[in-house]
Amino acid sequence: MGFWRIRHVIVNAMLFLSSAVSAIPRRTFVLFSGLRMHTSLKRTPSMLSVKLSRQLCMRFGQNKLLVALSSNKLLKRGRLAEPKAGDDGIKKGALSKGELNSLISLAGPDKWAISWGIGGLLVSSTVAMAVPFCVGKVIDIIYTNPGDPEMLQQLTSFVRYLCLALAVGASGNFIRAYMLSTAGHRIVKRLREDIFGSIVRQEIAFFDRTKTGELINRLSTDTFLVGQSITQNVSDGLRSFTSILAGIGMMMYVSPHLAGISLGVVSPVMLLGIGYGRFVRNITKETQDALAEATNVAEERISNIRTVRAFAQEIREEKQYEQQLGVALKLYYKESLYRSIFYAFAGLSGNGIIVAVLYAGGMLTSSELITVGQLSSFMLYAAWVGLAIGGLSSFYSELMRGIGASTRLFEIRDRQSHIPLDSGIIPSKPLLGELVFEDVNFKYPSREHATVFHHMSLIIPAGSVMAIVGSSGSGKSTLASLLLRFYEADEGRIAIDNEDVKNLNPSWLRRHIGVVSQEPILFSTSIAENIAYGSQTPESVTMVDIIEAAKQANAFNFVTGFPNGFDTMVGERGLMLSGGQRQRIAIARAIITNPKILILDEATSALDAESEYLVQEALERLMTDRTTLIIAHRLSTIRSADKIAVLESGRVAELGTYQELIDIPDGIFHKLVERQTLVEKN
Ligand SMILES: Nc1ncnc2c1ncn2[C@@H]1O[C@H](COP(=O)(O)OP(=O)(O)OP(=O)(O)O)[C@@H](O)[C@H]1O
Repeated sequence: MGFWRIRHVIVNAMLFLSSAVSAIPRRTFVLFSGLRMHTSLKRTPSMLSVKLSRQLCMRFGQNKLLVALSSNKLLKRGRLAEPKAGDDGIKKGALSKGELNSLISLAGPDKWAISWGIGGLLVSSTVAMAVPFCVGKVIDIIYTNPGDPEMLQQLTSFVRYLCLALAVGASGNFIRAYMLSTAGHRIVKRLREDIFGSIVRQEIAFFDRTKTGELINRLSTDTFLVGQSITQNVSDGLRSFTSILAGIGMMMYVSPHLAGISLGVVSPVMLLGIGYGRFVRNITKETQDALAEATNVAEERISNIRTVRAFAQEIREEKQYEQQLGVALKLYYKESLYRSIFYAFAGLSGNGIIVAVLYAGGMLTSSELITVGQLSSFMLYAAWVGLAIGGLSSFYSELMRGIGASTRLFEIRDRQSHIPLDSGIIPSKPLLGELVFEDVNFKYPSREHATVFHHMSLIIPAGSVMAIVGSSGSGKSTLASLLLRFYEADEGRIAIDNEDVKNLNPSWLRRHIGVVSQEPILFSTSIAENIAYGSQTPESVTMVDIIEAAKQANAFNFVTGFPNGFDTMVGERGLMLSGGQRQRIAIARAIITNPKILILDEATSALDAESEYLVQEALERLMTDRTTLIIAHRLSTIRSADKIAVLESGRVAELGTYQELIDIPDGIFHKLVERQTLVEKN
């Protein structure tokens, strides 16, 4: 009889295990495939991430333009904290209270959806937990009075209730999955908005130090990991946790003796799980950094594919990317190794419980201390708890992975810009445009040992045209950057209408300075949208304004010559237009801005004679009644400037009209012109 009963217990256990196997393939895939990246790609809707990444590359690659044009939409968010110098953001050890609070606060706006999800989870877990108990009851009903008609009736009504309970459990599962998954997507969206909002508000020096690819990786991969860890993983973890608690409770209820044996096997696995979770958290930061480096290489090379092609460096770039991915892969190997050891151990312990329970349970059953039904229930609970422990440790490591990703994310989100966009005064008087540089000293923050300006002084009267010349590297573009307050002067004063730019609202300041550069960058949208981008409120710019600006910029004729006119898409960075066409669109964009101060950075030096004529004519129209700073290389183009300032050794070495300067024998300007004339003749 004893053997007969044990045989049935084994059959029941095998039945349960085969039904549980459906949960295994996904886990095994995740565990042993090794590449987390693979998983992320599988989970993220790929087209969406590709689109998002493209947009981000465009925006970050053109951060100077963004800051210069200071679109209002980008000025909404704040709350930035002082950056920590030298901190690599990788904190080892346990989860800090601040990190935990930040994670919880992310979920705050979705608390109701998450509460519903947890409610659904509790319902489905309760039902799931009742199943083994019911199975035990059914077995006992069958074995107590086999063939009895009353037993059949009892069995039918029992199964009916069980089906009802299972339907309720399925509904709970649906609510849990739907609510938590949608809440997760909303959290990722909010997080991405916050991070992007914070990034575009950072000072330009931040972009000098931080690579675009790294920022894109943070925005696309890290945000996804964090969103997952506080919704899906928390949901899985909670389910495992409630299963373990309820399972252990039921095991105690069914057989305290067998429960004691099982828990003796479980405890070391749980301790191992905690240590493993910490390891995963630290290694995640390292792998994310390695991935960010690889993304950076890919982003830079793909966006400069023309240069790569021109130098026939495709194979070398391929190798470099491969090398960067190799670094990430090594870390994944390390993680996979520890992961596999952990799961092998956890699996062995789970099976160990089953064997121990089978053996001890068999003994108890043959001594008739417990029934076959009770042993079956216990077996199912034990297997259930074993699986849940596996789930809990997986949850813990996934949570730690999310926290690892969140550390750097929060650092970017909370970073305080050194030049906050929403500080400073907005003058009430109309701007005249007088510019004063007084005893300015400046070094780039990323190159502390190289002085660019040393007691540099220059006055540019309102409405005048000042050309800035000097040898390469003398600081012409830097002068414009300081005026735009891309960087802060170390000492001295830069004033507009006698007001120090440090006191002015940076966005207001930049809205009053128009920039047309040698290589103007356009966004990959239509010509009309690119022109309207110059306005503070691009959506309110009418087609009439756009056409008028295009006419003034000598762009109307070529734009209307395109089949789609102003709706023509300009391609990434405007590369589907010629250099001269891009210049004229950029001029139209500056006209829409209607700035009081203009910076023309080598605006005509890359053009042929015909384009130069059209651009020059448009520029002259644009310069009327505005203070203009021309950063010039080709000295012949600045004859008509009111004054020319010659930069050398970090200061203005010569100042005067073209004629005055050319008349200084042995003067710097005189020599520059002589040298250039010689080059042009040759
Ligand atoms: N973002 C930066 N970070 C660090 N150093 C910089 C940065 N931009 C420019 N520099 C350095 O500052 C100095 C002045 O550069 P700037 O671009 O102002 O010269 P420029 O006169 O405009 O040169 P060019 O005529 O060749 O364009 C150079 O030595 C340059 O290497």
